[in-house]
Amino acid sequence: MTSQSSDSESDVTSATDDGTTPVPPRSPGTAEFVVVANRLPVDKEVLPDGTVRWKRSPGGLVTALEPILREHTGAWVGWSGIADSDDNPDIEGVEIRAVPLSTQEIAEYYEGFSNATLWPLYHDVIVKPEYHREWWNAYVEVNRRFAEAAAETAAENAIVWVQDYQLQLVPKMLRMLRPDLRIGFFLHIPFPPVELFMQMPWRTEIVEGLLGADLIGFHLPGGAQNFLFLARRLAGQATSKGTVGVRSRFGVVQVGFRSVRVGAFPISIDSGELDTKSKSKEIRKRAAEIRSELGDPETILLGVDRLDYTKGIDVRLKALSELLAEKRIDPAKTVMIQLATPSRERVDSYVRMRAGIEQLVGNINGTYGTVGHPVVEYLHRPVPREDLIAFFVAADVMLVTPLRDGMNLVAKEYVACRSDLGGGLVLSEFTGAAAELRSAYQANPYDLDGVKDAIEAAVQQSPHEGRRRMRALRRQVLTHDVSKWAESFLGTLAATHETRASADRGVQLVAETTTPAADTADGE
Ligand SMILES: Nc1ncnc2c1ncn2[C@@H]1O[C@H](COP(=O)(O)OP(=O)(O)O)[C@@H](O)[C@H]1O
Ligand SMILES: O=P(O)(O)OC[C@H]1O[C@H](O[C@H]2O[C@H](CO)[C@@H](O)[C@H](O)[C@H]2O)[C@H](O)[C@@H](O)[C@@H]1O
Repeated sequence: MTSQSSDSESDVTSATDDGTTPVPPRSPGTAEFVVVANRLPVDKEVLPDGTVRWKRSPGGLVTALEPILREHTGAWVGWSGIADSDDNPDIEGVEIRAVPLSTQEIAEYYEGFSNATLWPLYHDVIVKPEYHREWWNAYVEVNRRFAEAAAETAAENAIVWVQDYQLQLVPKMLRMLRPDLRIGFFLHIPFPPVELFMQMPWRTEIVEGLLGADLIGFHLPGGAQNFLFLARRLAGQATSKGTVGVRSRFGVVQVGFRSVRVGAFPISIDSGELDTKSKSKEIRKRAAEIRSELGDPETILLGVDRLDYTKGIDVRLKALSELLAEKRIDPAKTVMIQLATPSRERVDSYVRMRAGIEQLVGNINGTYGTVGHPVVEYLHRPVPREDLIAFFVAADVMLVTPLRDGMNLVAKEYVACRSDLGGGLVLSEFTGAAAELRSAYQANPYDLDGVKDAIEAAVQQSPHEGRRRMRALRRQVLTHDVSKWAESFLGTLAATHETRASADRGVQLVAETTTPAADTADGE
């Protein structure tokens, strides 16, 4: 597949001639607000006896968006998590529109292009991204189907909010089908530095796909800046010059007659709900039971993650192992719990990583555990939400050590659950959350000695120091919840439309001087 050359004068609404042009709906739908995400909020599971069960989908995107859709009532377009299913689960107040994926599409679009090309490329190439033309073709095809489903679901002039790296072509495709819509796009993972993004054989198509939106949101200003540079360089569009702020000082890309806004909107959680739940008698009781079931250790360390190589689970296990070897942590008084949700289990890098982590757990327990008292308790499964809250309440030190993470909601969830001002948070500098949670014990996950020092400091913190830090963390998390995130994004999206003609008139724009066509490349 050859990249399309860019034309700085043309709007992205112009039709493509590569056979991927989406088919317009016969009539618009009825939903005034539509979320379009790779996954539905619930995953379909077919039990051995044939009965169907729907369970909460993994990951922070669903954690964050589920309360928003309850507030806004509308539709959710997404995939059910298994092959060839167009069943729409019943969720009160939400119109569900399932987009079926075949087994081959799951392999090429989801496991392939989304999670073996884009995911590693956007996460600092921790593993090597793979570039395959057939994966790209499947990505284009599936994005087209999502755009068509959204076009059929949205009412006239509706707001459509497209989510994440799996669907970066949808904004442009949807605009071609339904120019009446207000289209927002939010990227939940980091947007990479220019030097890395330039590896992508289909880099121009991706940038142009995103530019179909009216507003493009990132967690951090850095991601927005990276995108603005690329819009100028690859799509040849004029862009604003100044630095992007947090929920302020939005960037602008001029696409023909349209102004596309670019901003930073750090995502969050329903912190009020977690705060309330974590104070309940039942949760307190369960937290006490957890400590007692573990043999009443002096210190409980906790990790909660999808089993993903970006999360740095190996980093914290290696740090623990060295702290034990150096006798800085006493195995008789310490238990580490690692809860790991299975994730992307058919992708090679995930298979390898799981084996590595389970070996580290085995080594630590083999060396420092005693019969009936392993040092590391490892569960490879999701735990029910109420249990998870009890684990947060019970944990003395929360270990969040990703090598790179868009935000990391787990760090915020831990803080929201600590109304007792107990506990300490060890947090990687390379999470989006680190920009807001300054009072955590922050560490560079590539500096093992630094991680060890941070863990030791959190374990040994005085109650006074712990309360001081937790108070500051909670101020941030409780005042910046997920409603604030959605309001700031959707408010900016609404304003983008209303003020399109006037607001951007005063913005100074700069254009790339080299021809963008020189930047096109062929795949593989
Ligand atoms: N083992 C687990 N059991 C239950 N929920 C989990 C588990 N691991 C992670 N989660 C939940 O999944 C979400 C993860 O979000 P986040 O930290 O942003 O990372 P990601 O979206 O990359 O998985 C959080 O809401 C967290 O509570
Ligand atoms: O759908 P999966 O392939 O099972 O993956 C789960 C989700 O993982 C990613 O979550 C990200 O979103 C979080 C909320 O913004 C953020 O805190 C975290 O840093 C990200 O990794 C992914 O972006 C989602 O699309 C997936 O559904």
